[in-house]
Amino acid sequence: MVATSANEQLKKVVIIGVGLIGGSFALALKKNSAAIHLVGLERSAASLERALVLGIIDEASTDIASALQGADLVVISAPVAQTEVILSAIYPHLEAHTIVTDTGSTKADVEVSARKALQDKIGQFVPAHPIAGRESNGPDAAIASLYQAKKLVITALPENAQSAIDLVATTWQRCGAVPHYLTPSQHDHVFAAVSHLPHLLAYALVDQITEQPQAELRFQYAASGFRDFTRIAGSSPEMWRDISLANRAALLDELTHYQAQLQRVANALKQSDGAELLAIFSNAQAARRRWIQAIESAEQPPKEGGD
Ligand SMILES: NC(=O)C1=CN([C@@H]2O[C@H](COP(=O)(O)OP(=O)(O)OC[C@H]3O[C@@H](n4cnc5c(N)ncnc54)[C@H](O)[C@@H]3O)[C@@H](O)[C@H]2O)C=CC1
Ligand SMILES: O=C(O)C(=O)Cc1ccc(O)cc1
Repeated sequence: MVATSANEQLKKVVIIGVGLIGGSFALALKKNSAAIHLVGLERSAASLERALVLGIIDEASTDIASALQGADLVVISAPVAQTEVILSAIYPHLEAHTIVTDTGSTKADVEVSARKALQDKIGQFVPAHPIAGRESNGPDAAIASLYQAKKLVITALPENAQSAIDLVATTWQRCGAVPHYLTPSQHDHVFAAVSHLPHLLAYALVDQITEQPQAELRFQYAASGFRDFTRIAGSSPEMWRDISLANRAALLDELTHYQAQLQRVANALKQSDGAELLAIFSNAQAARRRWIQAIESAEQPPKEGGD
C-alpha cells in the first residue's frame, strides 16, 4: 500500500458522476482508506440514490457548494462533453487547497474545457485517465478491483504543482493503479488507435448487420468470435459519441489507415492472393501474441467482461 504524507491528509473526496468509473474508484478508495468521507454528485437522481444504497458513497449531494466545502480531491467521472459545464459549476466554490482531476478517455479536449472553465485556478486541475473499464456502465457495474495493476495516464499541465500531480498519482495507487505520464497529444493519438477505433468498428459492424436482409438469422448463428469482436459495442452510446467527437481528428486518421488496410485485404481476396492474406494474418497473430505476453507480465490478463 502506498502511503504518502499527501494522501494521509485526504479526508473528503467528491465524485462527480458515480457510474462505472467513479463508482469503482470510490469502492477501491474506501477499501484501502476507510476514513475518507466520499461525497457523490450526479446528473441522474436514480444513480445517486443507487450509489448510496450500494455503499459506494457516504453522502449523496445535490448542492455543489456544500459538497466542495473542505474537499481535498474532486474526481470528475462523467462523459467528456460534460467537463466544461461541471468545471464551470465547480469554479466559484473551489477552495485553494482542493485538487480536481478527471477520468475522461480523451485529454486534449478536456484540457481546452478546463482552461475555459477554471481560468486562474487551472493549476488545481490534474487531467488523468484510468486505462481500465468494461462495457457495462452505471453504479451497479462498479467494482473495487477494477484498477488493480492497471495503468493510470496523467497528462499533467505546466501549471500543476508537483504536489498536486503526486496527490492524484498516489490516490490512484491506493486504488491499485500504476501511474504513467503522457502529453495530451500522445495520449489522444495512442488511444485513437487502440481504443477509440476498435469501439467505432464494433458499433459500426453490429449496426450494419441490423440493416442487412435476414439480420435475425445472421445474429442467431453468430458465435464466440462475433461476441469477442463486438463486446465493446455494449458500451454506453453517450460516452462513445462524446469520445469520438472529442478525438475526431486522430480517429479520422486511424480510420483512413484502417480503410487502406481493408482495401489491401479486399484486393487480396479479389485476386485470390492467399500468400498476401497469410502474411497479414500471420503478422497480426504474432503481434497479438507478443502484446498478450507483455500485458500478462505487467497486468492481470484481459478477460471476458473487460479489463
Ligand atoms: N467505461 C469505461 O470503460 C471507461 C470510461 N472512462 C471515462 O470515464 C468517464 C465515465 O465513464 P463511465 O463511468 O463508464 O460512465 P457511466 O455512464 O457509468 O457513468 C457516468 C455518470 O456520469 C453522470 N453524469 C453525466 N453528466 C453529468 C453531469 N453533468 N454532472 C454529474 N454527473 C453526470 C451520469 O449520470 C452517469 O451516472 C467518461 O469520461 C469515460 O470516457 C475512462 C476509462 C474507462
Ligand atoms: O471494455 C473494454 O475492454 C475497454 O476498452 C474499456 C475502456 C474504455 C474506455 C477507456 O477510456 C479505457 C478502457
